[in-house]
Amino acid sequence: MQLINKRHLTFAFVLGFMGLLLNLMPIPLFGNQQLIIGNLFFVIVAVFLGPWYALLTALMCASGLYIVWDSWHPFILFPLEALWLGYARRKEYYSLYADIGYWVIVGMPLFYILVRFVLEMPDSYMFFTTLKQGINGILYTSLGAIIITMLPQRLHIAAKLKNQHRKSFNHQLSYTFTQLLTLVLLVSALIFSNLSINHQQLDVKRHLEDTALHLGKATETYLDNHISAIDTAARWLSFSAYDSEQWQSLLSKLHKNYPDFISMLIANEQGIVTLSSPVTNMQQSQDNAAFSIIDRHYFQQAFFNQITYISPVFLGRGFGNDPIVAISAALYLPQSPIAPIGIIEGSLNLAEFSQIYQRIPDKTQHDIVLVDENNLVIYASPALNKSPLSEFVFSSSGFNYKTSLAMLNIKQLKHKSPEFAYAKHIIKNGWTLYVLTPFYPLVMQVERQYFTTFSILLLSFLVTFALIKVVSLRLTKPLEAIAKKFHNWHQLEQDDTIFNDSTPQEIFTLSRSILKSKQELISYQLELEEKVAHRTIELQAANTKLRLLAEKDELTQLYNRRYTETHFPRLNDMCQRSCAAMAFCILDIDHFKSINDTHGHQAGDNALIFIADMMKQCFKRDTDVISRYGGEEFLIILPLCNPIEVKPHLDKFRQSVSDTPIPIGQNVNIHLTISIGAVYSDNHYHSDIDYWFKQADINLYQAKTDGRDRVICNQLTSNKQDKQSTA
Ligand SMILES: Nc1nc2c(ncn2[C@@H]2O[C@H](COP(=O)(O)OP(=O)(O)OP(=O)(O)O)[C@@H](O)[C@H]2O)c(=O)[nH]1
Repeated sequence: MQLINKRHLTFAFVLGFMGLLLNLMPIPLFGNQQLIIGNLFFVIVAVFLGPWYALLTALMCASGLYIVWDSWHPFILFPLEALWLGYARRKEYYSLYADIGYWVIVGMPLFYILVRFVLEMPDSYMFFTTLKQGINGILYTSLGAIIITMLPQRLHIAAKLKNQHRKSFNHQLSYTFTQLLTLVLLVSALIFSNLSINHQQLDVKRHLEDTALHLGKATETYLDNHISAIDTAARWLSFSAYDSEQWQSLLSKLHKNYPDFISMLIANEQGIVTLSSPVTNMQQSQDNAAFSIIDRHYFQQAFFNQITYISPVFLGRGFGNDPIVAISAALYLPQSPIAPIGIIEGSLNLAEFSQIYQRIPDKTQHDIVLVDENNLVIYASPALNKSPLSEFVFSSSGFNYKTSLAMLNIKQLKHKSPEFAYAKHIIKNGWTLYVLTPFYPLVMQVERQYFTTFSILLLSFLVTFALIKVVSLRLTKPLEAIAKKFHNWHQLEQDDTIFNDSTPQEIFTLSRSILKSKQELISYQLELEEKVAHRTIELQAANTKLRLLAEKDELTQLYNRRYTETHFPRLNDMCQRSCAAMAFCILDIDHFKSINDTHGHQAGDNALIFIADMMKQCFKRDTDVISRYGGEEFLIILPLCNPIEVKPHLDKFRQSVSDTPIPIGQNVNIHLTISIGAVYSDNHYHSDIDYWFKQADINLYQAKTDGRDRVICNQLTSNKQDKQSTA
């Protein structure tokens, strides 16, 4: 047996190559989920050529996925699937049903184990990815199965599909519907899920961007308010001459109006803090006799560059060690608005930025991070656990994901799976506000959506499958019934559970046509039977006639020579078995020629008929055989006879012929004589008629020679010399 068929190997190889190419171009679904179609080629090979060729094709298809996914798990999952399908096909299971079995029993559990224990994939994705894998498998198998169904029969490689059991119409119809249904439902479910997921993601993106913009603006307004408070206070103080008490009172009032400043101060041109709010701050720092802020940015920017300045975040000093953002502006003398005499500064309490966070309607789903121009955290929502002044470290993620969302990781920076989707807003002083939403709930949402969609799909599949069964049975049951009950047609005709109003028109018409044909066939059969019976009678009559013609002499209606010769051995055997005597006699009409010559041939015939009738009357036992042996010569064979009575009986007959006037024409009677040569035996038999004939003929000759009208009869012996004449 040839193990590898070159043609089959080429077929498997070419399809494998096509699968490899198609698998290099997976269709992106949500996130990093992709739909693969190339595997349909090993489904085709499994159905046509069985498991081992399918294994080759599957390995090639898996190579394409290995290149795209950079993971070796396709080399386990899909070759196994190909072997499963190939063996299932050998057992004559439909490939789609077999594949559903594979993914439920082997594929999905195996994939789960691989993902859980071998591959790096976050737990949150497992259920979703596993489900998707199974659905994908069923999708490409149904696609492959449909292609096989649609391929013209001549393209099927028949060699491997030999000895398949014929599937019922019902099964075939159900399977074809199921293939179509599975494909259509899966594709439409995937398309609609994806459209809806994309829509949802756009919503999420828009919402994030809106929130970032809104919160960014709020932050800007918040800062602007405080900047303008410092700015206004600086101008206002610059218009009034320095008066320590008055300024302190003004500073305290201002602080009261802007409680988000953790502290406020006024410093002179040497950077020495002269006034503060709360005043207690100054009293607490009395020990630091000359508390100087000359080295601080906020002093230098406001005093030397004479701008209203907002600082990055930094650790406060002097009045406490809180991380703060300082807002400062220069102070002038009323008469000299060019040369500053000091600064006014307010330190914003970073905790107050939580007010911004409070504005988010859904805090469980959103977090914010506000960083300064140095990427140091000013404020982060509590769940993120980022302390102010710490650097905001994150990594961008989800590069392979099909999504319009920007994504980043904060906790596991090297992980491929994204932790957050985000939008950011850059505030005009160089700060950045990030609005984050965890990615996992989005996955969960998609997972729920997929689960709901496919549950509905499964339900509709089951309902439709049941419907298909009903429709298919409605079509096939009458056909089955027609086929099964063809012989009991009348029973079928009355069976309105099979043929009722729901029976399709074509099948109903077919059933009526078959019924009509059947009735015509029956009547034709009856007619034929009648004709045959008639012909049989005619034939039997003809046969009888033929047999009689073959056995009887036409003129005398005695048996002819052929019959006598054929049946003689049987008569001989019968006598030999019972050791009974048999007599063999030749009867010849004397001078018959002269009758012909004198009265005509017809007269001769009449004489022959008359003599024959006399013979019939005389030798009438069932076992006696009288035949016309030729011309005017007759044979009389008398089995089971009494040897003593043979000659007297023959003599009696001879005498009666001699005494009887024989009518040979109208009013013409003549007298005839006969001569008989006979032999009998009760201990010596011979199945050859010629032997008997010869012995009897000798006696006939003797009778003729001795003057005719006599009987010469003797016992038959093997030796002619032993003969005892009884004449
Ligand atoms: N009418 C008629 N004559 C027949 C038939 N068959 C034979 N014959 C005649 O029977 C005659 C027999 O004549 P032969 O054999 O010379 O014998 P025979 O005249 O009877 O004389 P012997 O036998 O010596 O007494 C012939 O003339 C035949 O033509 C037949 O069927 N019908």
